[in-house]
Amino acid sequence: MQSLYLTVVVIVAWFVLCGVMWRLHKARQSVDTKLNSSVLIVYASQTGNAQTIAHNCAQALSLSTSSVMALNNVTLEHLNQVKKVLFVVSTYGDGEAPDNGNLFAKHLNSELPTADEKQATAAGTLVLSHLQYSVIALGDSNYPEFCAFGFHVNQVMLEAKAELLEDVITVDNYDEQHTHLADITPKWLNLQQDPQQITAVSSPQYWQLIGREILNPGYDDEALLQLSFNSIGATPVWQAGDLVDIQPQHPVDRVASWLDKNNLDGELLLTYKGQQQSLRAWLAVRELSNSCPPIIDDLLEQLPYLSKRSYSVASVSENGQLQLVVRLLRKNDNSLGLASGYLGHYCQLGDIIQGQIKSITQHHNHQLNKPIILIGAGSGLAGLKAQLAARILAKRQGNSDIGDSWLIFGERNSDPQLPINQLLTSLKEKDLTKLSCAFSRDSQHPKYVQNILLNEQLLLKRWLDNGAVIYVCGCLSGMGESVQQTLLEILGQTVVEKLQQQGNYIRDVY
Ligand SMILES: Cc1cc2nc3c(=O)[nH]c(=O)nc-3n(C[C@H](O)[C@H](O)[C@H](O)COP(=O)(O)O)c2cc1C
Repeated sequence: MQSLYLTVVVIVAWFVLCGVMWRLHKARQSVDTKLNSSVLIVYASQTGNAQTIAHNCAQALSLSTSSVMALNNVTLEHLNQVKKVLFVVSTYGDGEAPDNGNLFAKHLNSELPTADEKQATAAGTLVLSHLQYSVIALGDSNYPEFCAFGFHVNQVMLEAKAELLEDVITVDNYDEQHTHLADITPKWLNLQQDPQQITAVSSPQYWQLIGREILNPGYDDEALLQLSFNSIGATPVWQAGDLVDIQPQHPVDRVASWLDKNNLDGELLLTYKGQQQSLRAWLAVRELSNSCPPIIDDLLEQLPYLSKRSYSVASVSENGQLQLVVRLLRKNDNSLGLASGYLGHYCQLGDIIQGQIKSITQHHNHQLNKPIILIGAGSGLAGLKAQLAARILAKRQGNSDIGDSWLIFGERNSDPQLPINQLLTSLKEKDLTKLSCAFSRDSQHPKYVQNILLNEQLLLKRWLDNGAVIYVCGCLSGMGESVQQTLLEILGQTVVEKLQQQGNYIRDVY
């Protein structure tokens, strides 16, 4: 009798607890979905540009943070609360969505009422006729599918009968330092009228090169370099997952021959936008076109800046130094890639370079207590090292609850004498729970990280069951795409998408 009474009490308590949890869940949901303005700014961004523009627009419009969100987080409930939406979206991969925008259309469609639930003609069709919107599409015209994802978002909205307020605005190679927000935003934002509002551009950051180590000496055509920099002035704050946008420079000889060809004096002092320096210095960071603008005063207006290149940080700011890992690109004609050649060869110890730290929130992993599976190859070591550095720092600061870490890493040659392999061994001894390496150039059977994933799939699943976060860093074509494909094969699409949505599958791939 007593045990029956106890059972009833437990069951009642269980239902009460479930009720409380449900209410709490609902309360949290309604907080998450409640917006504070009639304008919603939505971004899809892989390397932070679109996200920065979205936040700068929100700041200029004095919108609260709840009105800026990643495209994957947007629900029908959000769209039904506002009258205007500004989409700021970049294109990634081969004309595809950035990771935080790739579930957008799928999400909205899955929220639609089915014919059973709603007898309206609109059942099963997305109708957003109450909405007006604009699209700022970021891209790079060197890619065949220029701004394709921006146009795709526009298509989804047009099909849903929303009203496009202005043609899609395409932004080629966005550069925060040199692009004025007012020039790339739709007129209805009214940013043109008050230039004082447009102040969000961060001031340039400068770094002194203090160390450069070749991690694979003897393999000059594919050198992997670890670079260390000290900040000039106050050290900016950054964390694992962040990127630094480096302003590349031409080699000195390249500028000299362009000056010669065009009969120009490199020592000539030119003032541009309030800054005076020699023509030689100005040209080092500009596209050097085949034809020289005829009027010298127009020169700097007409020669665009060289595009910046994003690199994953390999350290955390608490360590004091900014570290990068760079693969020196050697082209068929034996010349070096512009940015990797600048960092890895032409730039000398003691030289000062310009590099802007970009905070990439979707790369941040704050779940240090959970296990982490770090997957990457080559220069991707940078982002993986930064994740480890964050864990080592937290341990040093007294956090004893740090999850296990498994590094699955691909490089070319297994020679144990190579500094890269000694570095991996020392990581294994000090900071890793497990190290799995794949070498692609050693044996008759080249091995890649995706082979390790397949071979170790049972262990991988066990780590994921224990709440592990997957963090991938390195080249998208080849490594990133193959890892994605293999994870889909092993885990299935639903699991991979769920991991991604929960922030448990993070990709810093380029
Ligand atoms: C791996 C990779 C793939 C890209 N693919 C495309 C593309 O297919 N089409 C395009 O217009 N731009 C492409 N881009 C350029 C980006 O859209 C552009 O750099 C943009 O400014 C990035 O914005 P975000 O930082 O908000 O992601 C690609 C960039 C990277 C790194």
